[in-house]
Amino acid sequence: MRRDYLGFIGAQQRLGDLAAQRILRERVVDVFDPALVRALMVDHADALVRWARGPEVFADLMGQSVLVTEGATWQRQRRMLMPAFTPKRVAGYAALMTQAAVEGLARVRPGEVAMDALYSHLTMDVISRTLFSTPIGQDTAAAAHAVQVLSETALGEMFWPVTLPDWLPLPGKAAKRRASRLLHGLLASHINARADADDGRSDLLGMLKALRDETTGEALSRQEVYDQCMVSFQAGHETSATALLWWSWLLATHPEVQDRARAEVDAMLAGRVPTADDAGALPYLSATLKEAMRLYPPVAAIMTRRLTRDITVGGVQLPARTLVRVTPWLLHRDPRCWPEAEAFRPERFLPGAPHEIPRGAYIPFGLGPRVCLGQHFAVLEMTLIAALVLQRFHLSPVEASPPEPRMAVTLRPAGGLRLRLAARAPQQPQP
Ligand code: HEM
Repeated sequence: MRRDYLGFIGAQQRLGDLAAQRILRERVVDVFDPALVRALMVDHADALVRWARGPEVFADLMGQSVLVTEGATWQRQRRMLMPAFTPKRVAGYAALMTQAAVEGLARVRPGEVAMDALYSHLTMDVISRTLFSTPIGQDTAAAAHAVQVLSETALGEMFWPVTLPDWLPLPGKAAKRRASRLLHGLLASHINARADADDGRSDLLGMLKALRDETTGEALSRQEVYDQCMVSFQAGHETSATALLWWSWLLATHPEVQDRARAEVDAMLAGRVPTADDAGALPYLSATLKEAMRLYPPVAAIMTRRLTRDITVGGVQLPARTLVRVTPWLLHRDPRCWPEAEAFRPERFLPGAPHEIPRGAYIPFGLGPRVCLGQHFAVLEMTLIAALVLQRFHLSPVEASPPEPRMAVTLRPAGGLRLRLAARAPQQPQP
């Protein structure tokens, strides 16, 4: 099941839009219809808690962060964190994002390029600068490797009924311990250096320290600040890097789409570095990114919840304690919702597109109250990086066959992705 998890869930689709099965002693229901997904995740959101295996596997890294907590604690944390992630606040990070990308792309040697390493570096640098006002520097390769190790071991451990302690001499545990130590060391060095300072900085760490609950006036505890930083670091770069990887592959193999996106970027920017306002005014480029996340959603599966009480969805009663699974990979490729579902057609996402997208059919950032907190951040970051890439390079494939999608925590191309990057002549910015 772990080896072909998406295929395994897809096979349940023939049982209907609500497919029930027993796995060990658990009753598990897959929800395949977009309207039912909405009914579950939005209308019955108060009857859901996260499936505990995710947080259990990542316990050491996720702490008591907003990704993990439930009930009143989650509500308080989410309420406090929202102002740090509004489109307006996030727009304030655009300059830090483009600085990281411009510097990173300037180091790329045209020719065959390992795109995973490139995007891991860029997105990690973006999150490091926005969290701590500090470039990631030399730490990237080791940190990116640590994130990969954790992502790989995590998916394996999620299929065990319990997490065996990390100190046990089991395969993979030593690598997990090393990776976890490395990430804690990296973050702690930044956070501890500013532990007592009321530095008034406008980076995310400064903002987290300054947040006050509007009802109680309380600040986040020191541990909560640490945990939210760790989650932003973890959740905030691998997902965006993965989305950019698949986007690059799709543009490299659809040169007409690449040319059109680049023409839009050139017409809008005339060679200058994009701002947050520019990013909101590149509809075709945005559509290419949305379509890439449709075909290859970074969080492709394991949006799993446990019911805390009986509910009725689509006329079917689901008893308390049932595990319900929502799988973006399958919703995003359902031919009932998407004409030519397997084809890369960015036009679907252009304003005025003829075919309306059913609500609940497109959920790369999840849906309901636990929708991705960082989605505006991610969209801005990806649009800016994508525009900068197209300004500087032509992308073409090295291999003719598409990379195999492989589920870790995010959906990565198995064996990585190499593309050929040809440098463009620099454009002269218009006065
Ligand atoms: C392309 C990039 C991204 C994608 C596709 C993505 C996707 C998601 C998805 C699907 C969820 C919901 C999971 C579920 O319902 O079980 C989620 C939650 C979350 N994401 Fe993202 N994410 C991205 C980037 C980011 C960034 C940049 C940040 C922070 C800087 C972030 C922070 C979070 C947090 C904190 C949650 C938990 C929210 C809660 O439970 O209340 N994500 N993300």
